[in-house]
Amino acid sequence: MRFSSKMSFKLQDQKPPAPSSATLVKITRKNSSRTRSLRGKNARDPVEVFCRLRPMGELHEKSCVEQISDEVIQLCPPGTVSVSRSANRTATQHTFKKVYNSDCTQKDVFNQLSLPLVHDLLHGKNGLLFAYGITNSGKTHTINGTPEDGGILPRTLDIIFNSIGDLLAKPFVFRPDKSNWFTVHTEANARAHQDAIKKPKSKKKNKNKSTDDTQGDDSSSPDSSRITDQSLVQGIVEDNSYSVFISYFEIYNNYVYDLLDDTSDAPQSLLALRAHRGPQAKNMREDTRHNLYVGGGIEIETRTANEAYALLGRGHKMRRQSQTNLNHTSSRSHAIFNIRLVQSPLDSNGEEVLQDKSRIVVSQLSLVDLAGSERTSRTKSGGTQLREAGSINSSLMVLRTCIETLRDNQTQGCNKLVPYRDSRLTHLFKNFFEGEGKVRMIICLNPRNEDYEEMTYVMKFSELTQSVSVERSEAPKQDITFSVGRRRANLVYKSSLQQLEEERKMKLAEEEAIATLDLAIGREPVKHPFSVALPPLAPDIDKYLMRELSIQEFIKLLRDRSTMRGRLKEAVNKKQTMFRQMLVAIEEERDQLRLSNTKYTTELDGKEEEIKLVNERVRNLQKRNDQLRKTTDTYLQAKKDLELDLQAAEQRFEEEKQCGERFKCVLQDILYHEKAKWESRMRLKISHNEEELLMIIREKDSALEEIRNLIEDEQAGSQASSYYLMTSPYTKHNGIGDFPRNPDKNSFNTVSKASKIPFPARLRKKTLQSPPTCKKFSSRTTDHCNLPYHEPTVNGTDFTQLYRGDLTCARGSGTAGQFTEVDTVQTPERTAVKDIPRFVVGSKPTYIPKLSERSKSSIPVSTSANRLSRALNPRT
Ligand SMILES: Nc1ncnc2c1ncn2[C@@H]1O[C@H](COP(=O)(O)OP(=O)(O)OP(=O)(O)O)[C@@H](O)[C@H]1O
Repeated sequence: MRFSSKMSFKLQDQKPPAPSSATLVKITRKNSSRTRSLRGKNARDPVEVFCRLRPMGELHEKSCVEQISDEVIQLCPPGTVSVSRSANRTATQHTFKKVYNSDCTQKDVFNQLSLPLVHDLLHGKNGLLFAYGITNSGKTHTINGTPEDGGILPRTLDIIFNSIGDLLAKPFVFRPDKSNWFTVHTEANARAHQDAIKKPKSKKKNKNKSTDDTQGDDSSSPDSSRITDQSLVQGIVEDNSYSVFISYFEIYNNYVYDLLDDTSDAPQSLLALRAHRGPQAKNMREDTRHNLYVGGGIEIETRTANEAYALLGRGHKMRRQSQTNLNHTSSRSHAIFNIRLVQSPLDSNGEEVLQDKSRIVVSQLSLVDLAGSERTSRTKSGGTQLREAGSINSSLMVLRTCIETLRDNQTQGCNKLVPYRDSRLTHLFKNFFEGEGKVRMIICLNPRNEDYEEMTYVMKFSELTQSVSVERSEAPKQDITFSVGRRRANLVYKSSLQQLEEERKMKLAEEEAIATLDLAIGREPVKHPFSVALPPLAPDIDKYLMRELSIQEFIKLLRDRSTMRGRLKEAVNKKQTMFRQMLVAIEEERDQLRLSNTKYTTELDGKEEEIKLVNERVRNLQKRNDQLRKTTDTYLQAKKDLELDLQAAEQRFEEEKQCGERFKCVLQDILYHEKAKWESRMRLKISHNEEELLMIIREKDSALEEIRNLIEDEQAGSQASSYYLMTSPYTKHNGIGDFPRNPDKNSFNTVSKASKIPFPARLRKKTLQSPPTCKKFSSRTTDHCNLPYHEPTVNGTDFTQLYRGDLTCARGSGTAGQFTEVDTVQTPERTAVKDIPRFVVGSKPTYIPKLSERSKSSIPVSTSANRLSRALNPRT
């Protein structure tokens, strides 16, 4: 079954369905002016303009159009062909929504250009498509195409009927009324109407025809070579019933003619009149919704795409075409093919169209094949053709003016009157430009050089059109009052009933056959469940005829039977209702599930989209992270380099500092040396002076002593006296050291402060000329001693003191010494004690720095100049 197969196909559809399938559609365009004022707040869409380049005709022809991208073409002025002064002489680029080059197929053009309009039509929205261009540019080819490769129009018809094929209402259920709207009728009424039309083969012409009436007409028979488009639009509201009405007009010399005005069944007299007068022009009318329509135009209900295509062929034959210099079949009129789709919801049982006119939604798609603008100088036309060309050009000019005014009104905020009424063409489509539906345009171009100049005007027009925006039309609102899926539920119910009936019939036949067989073999027939419910009447009739039953009994029996039948019928009806309700519930649930499935699928799609976006973001962040890491590495490297530089600088600074320190030390050394030199010199000088003074004093003392000794000797005779070893006030010895041995006991005295040493008073004091030794020290001839004392210090140097004193012979035995001064000697660091030059009394004094001063510098003693140069240049 075609319906079920399509249903199953639709169930697979994962795309969101139409606004709501479980709805009753209400007309929202009841008050056009009101809705228009409300629509003022709607979003606007620019008029979308597409461009199609037809293939070059002759081989020698050259093209002045270059396709830059999918949206841009470049018009290059031809060098060879002469163009007027006003024409642009530089290459210009023009942008379109999409550019189709000569390789693009009719299907490509249809899918992108017209399919969205078909989708809108099926969802209750209006659409308008213009084919615009100069003569011989391929407009008619784009709209009509060929039977083998249909253009936009045949494909549109195919898709419409593919999509609603099983949802079509019965013929004449919807019928056009006189006010450009539709009435809705029951199926019985529609059938009666159809029969009434068929029967008398009416002489009275009916404006509302169905193609069922025109089946016998050869002209309307579909082209057998036609290749149909098999695709369809998804998401159609299945609980609506649809009807398609076709009308086909042309605007010729600014008059509207009906191309479907069939004169074949007109009376001879009328035909003669028409032949004399020509076809009757139609008037334009405005309905109560302020929509403009062709008054008295024929609108034919079609049930298949082929029927509609046949109408197209029929009308196309009537369209005015003639041969011009530029086109063998040049259209001399604007052709308007209108497809009106009527839809209304089914009743609660999903059985019939709801008998409520206000629930009807009508949408219209108008496909307009404009006559080509032409320069009469090029077409070399005259007479009628000249008039036609003038009319074509002027109507196109009005179209241009209208669009220009619209553009000005929209961009400059002015409120100029748009001259729609100046031409039938613009007047008819006024509402589309004012927000009744989507408007699209395809610009057809013949890219040969000869058409360059006219093409520049076409380009200007296309740019102008693209700058105009049209309010976005809204799909009609739908109120949900009935269950969703009632059409399918009804179909399932009907098919179940049919199936049951067939089964019952089969079982009855089977039962009858078995009963006959039983009778034939003389066996009592077995009662079938069907018979149990309502036993067969025949035996009772037989009984009555055999007079076994009285008439009253038979009547009672019949009454009982009738009552039983009534009860059974009631039970069956109840079951049927329950079954139907169950089916509706199932269908409703299924639809709900489908809706939720669609919702979840949409959500899933959304989530997947989000995931994609997040992944994309993560990728970008990772990239950024990598970049940052690289940057960080670079900075770290730079930091390391800087640290190294800093270290080097610090080292240099340290070296400089050390150099400065050394220089300072050297200077201090020099200062110290100089100071010490001067000090020792001065000290020497002082000691020299002191010695001289001492000598004088000693001489005086010895003279005095001698005098005193003489006096004492004389006075005391041989009485011995004791002397004390006096430590000099400078002496700091602690008892460790080489002190003179007691000459008498041949051992060293441990000298402590105020040690008592016997000293012979007889001995005279003499000055020692050589360094003191124990031997010499013990000698009574010596009168002067040196006592060396040394010890290691903390910093590893040796500290040596040389005590000097005067020796005098004790009066008894031994020598008494009186230390008069001490010399301090310190060796340089790590210098062995043995290496210390012994200080020799009387030798030339050597400068030895003081301990405190030595500790300040570790530089060995050297010549001043040498040391200075070393301190200044440590590397050398
Ligand atoms: N895309 C195309 N591919 C192949 N042939 C094309 C194409 N476009 C146009 N043609 C051919 O160019 C010729 C003129 O095309 P068509 O009649 O459609 O032009 P037009 O614009 O309708 O002209 P006019 O305005 O005079 O009616 C026809 O023979 C048609 O078959």
